Amino acid sequence: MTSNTFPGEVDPAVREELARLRDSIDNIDAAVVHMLAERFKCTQQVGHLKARHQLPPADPAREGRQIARLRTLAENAKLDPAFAEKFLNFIIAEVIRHHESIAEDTVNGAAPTAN
Ligand SMILES: C=C(O[C@@H]1C=C(C(=O)O)C=C[C@H]1O)C(=O)O
Repeated sequence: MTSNTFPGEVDPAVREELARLRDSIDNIDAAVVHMLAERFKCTQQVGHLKARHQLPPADPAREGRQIARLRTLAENAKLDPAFAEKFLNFIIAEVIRHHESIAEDTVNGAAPTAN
C-alpha cells in the first residue's frame, strides 16, 4: 500500500530541503493563480468588447501567433514547447467558452456588466 506521508526515518536534512523546495513551489503556484486571474480579467473585457461589436469569440490567426511566440519562449527557457502549447490551448479554450457565453447573453439582452 502507498502512503502520502513519509516514514519517520527520513534524514532531517532531506526533509528540510524538501520543505524549502515545496515553499518555493507553493509561492510559484500562488503567482500562477494570480497571473491567470489577471489574464482572465483582461480576456473578459475582450469578450465584452467583441460581443458589443459582433466580433467572433475565437481568433485563430491571433492564436497561431501566440502559440509560435510561446513555443520560442519555452524553448529559450528550457521548457518543453509542446507542453507550453498544450497549456496555452487549454487556457484559450476556456476563454473562448467565456466569450461564447458573453456573446449569447448580449444577444439575449442580459444586463450589461462594467466590462
Ligand atoms: C482574448 C481573445 O480571444 C480569444 C482568446 C485568446 C487568448 O486567450 O489569448 C486569443 C485569441 C482568441 O481566440 C483575443 O481575441 O484577443
